[in-house]
Amino acid sequence: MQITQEFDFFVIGGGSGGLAAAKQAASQGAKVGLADFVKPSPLGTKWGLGGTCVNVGCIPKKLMHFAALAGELRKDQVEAGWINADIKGKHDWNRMTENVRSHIKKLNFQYKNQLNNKEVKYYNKLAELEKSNIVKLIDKDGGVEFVKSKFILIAVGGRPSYPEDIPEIEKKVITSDDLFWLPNNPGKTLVVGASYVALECGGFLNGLGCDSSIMVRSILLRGFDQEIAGKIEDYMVESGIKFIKEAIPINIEVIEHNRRLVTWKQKGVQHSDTFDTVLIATGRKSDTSKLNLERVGVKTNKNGKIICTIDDRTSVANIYAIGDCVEGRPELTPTAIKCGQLLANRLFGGQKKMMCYQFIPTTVFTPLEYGCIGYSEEEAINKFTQNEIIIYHSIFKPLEWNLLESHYAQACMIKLIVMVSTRRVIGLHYLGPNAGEVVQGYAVAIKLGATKEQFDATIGIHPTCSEEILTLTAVKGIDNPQKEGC
Ligand SMILES: Cc1cc2nc3c(=O)[nH]c(=O)nc-3n(C[C@H](O)[C@H](O)[C@H](O)COP(=O)(O)OP(=O)(O)OC[C@H]3O[C@@H](n4cnc5c(N)ncnc54)[C@H](O)[C@@H]3O)c2cc1C
Ligand SMILES: NC(=O)c1ccc[n+]([C@@H]2O[C@H](COP(=O)([O-])OP(=O)(O)OC[C@H]3O[C@@H](n4cnc5c(N)ncnc54)[C@H](O)[C@@H]3O)[C@@H](O)[C@H]2O)c1
Repeated sequence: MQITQEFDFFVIGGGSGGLAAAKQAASQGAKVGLADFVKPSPLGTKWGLGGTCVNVGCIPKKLMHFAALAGELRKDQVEAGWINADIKGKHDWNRMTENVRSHIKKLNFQYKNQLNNKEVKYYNKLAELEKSNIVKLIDKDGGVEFVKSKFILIAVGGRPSYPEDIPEIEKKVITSDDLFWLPNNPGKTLVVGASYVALECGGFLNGLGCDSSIMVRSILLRGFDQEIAGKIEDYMVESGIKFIKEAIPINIEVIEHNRRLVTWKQKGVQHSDTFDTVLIATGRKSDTSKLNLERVGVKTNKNGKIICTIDDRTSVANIYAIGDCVEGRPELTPTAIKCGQLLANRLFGGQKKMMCYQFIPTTVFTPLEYGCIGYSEEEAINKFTQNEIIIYHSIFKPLEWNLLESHYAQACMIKLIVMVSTRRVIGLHYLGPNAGEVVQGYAVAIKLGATKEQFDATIGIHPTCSEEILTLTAVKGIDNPQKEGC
């Protein structure tokens, strides 16, 4: 075996985590190599450097979410007095996806440049572990080379998983790996799943004019605040989305005109309907099966996720792992990035700082957005007792909506969860416009341990949705305000 290059740090996977780690390690003076290779989805979709977030995740999702909200704005413009705004417009899927793709291609190019500028050697090759310090790199034509590295980082992310039991399901459905690259509007769509991907995609497809149904096996947004999940469902139903609840697909058949006949079981009863597209959004599995992990001794759990210590070490001393491929980590871009940067600083910058997984904010980009940080009401009651926490909330209507006919009054909500003993705010939930923008600021306060009194001592910005946080009522638990200070 001939070694073509030797590195201090070799990164497998050029997504959010891998790129961040590689660039940071190079900034600290390490000699760094990175391999990123995209295996096409079953429908053949393939993309460039940047991983899930850039190519088939956060970026195209947010742009399409925006496109859907922009359509809603067309209706709102009429009530706001715009003349001719009501001219019925049809949405041009091709134009949107062309613009989305062109932005993604720019990002792919920028990432390549950034690696180049940092002198990170980039291999557009599939990597697998040959030994604990040797990586085998395979190019698209099957050419092979071997590189050696003192430290290896696995940051291979994940790919969509499919429900078992439906024969040849991959050939009959699409996943989020395909949706953002579809050449044509998907038409009448059945989305299977009930978490981030299902609700976000079902939401924007409806907003873009597709007849959209969401099939839910049990509950919406497991692990999130369930009162808010219920309000998200209400809002989506109000917007025209159909929910098929307590149901699972049992057969999918491609019939004439390329339509899909879907049969499902709902509370023991069999139903069927035809759809143009079935989007499977039932979770993701980590992309570790072809890395030869077992051979070099890297341990995984039964779902293929790599088992790591808190400082990102795998069961092999010089091999580390971060991001979506690691067991028990939040599958979010900013956590993968932060993890990668901190790891590089520890390995090459003489630093000790570890990733902190407490109080990570997140937003679900449903038609009415939901941002949160900290405990849900259910988690707080589970961890503490009902007597140890107080729940405050406000149900509100954004001022702007008073100009419009189309939105209903009870849709938006802010909820705070406060510890009785310390008055610390341990959970914040916001359902309303621009949730990500609103919650990001509050996340700083919560991370710093702010109390309810410190929230209350802050003056509101009027008129905003965010100021609703200052008009909350205690709905569960006994309110016991402390003296307000500055
Ligand atoms: C539809 C969707 C929307 C999302 N929206 C958001 C959002 O709004 N906000 C948010 O924070 N998160 C979002 N996420 C999650 C986010 O995209 C991921 O958490 C993040 O991309 C994980 O980064 P990563 O570095 O772990 O892996 P990835 O970004 O998946 O990168 C892994 C890379 O490794 C490559 N690779 C795999 N195996 C090999 C190999 N053997 N050799 C070489 N290369 C290999 C892959 O092709 C890929 O390019 C979304 C995810 C999806 C699916
Ligand atoms: N806005 C964001 O930050 C964002 C957006 C999208 C994805 N993500 C990340 O990506 C990860 C993956 O998201 P996801 O929504 O694909 O997966 P998920 O694992 O969060 O949810 C999977 C959903 O599919 C359902 N399900 C699972 N198996 C099923 C089956 N056989 N039949 C019917 N339903 C089934 C589950 O009940 C659940 O509702 C998330 O954990 C999240 O961290 C983040």
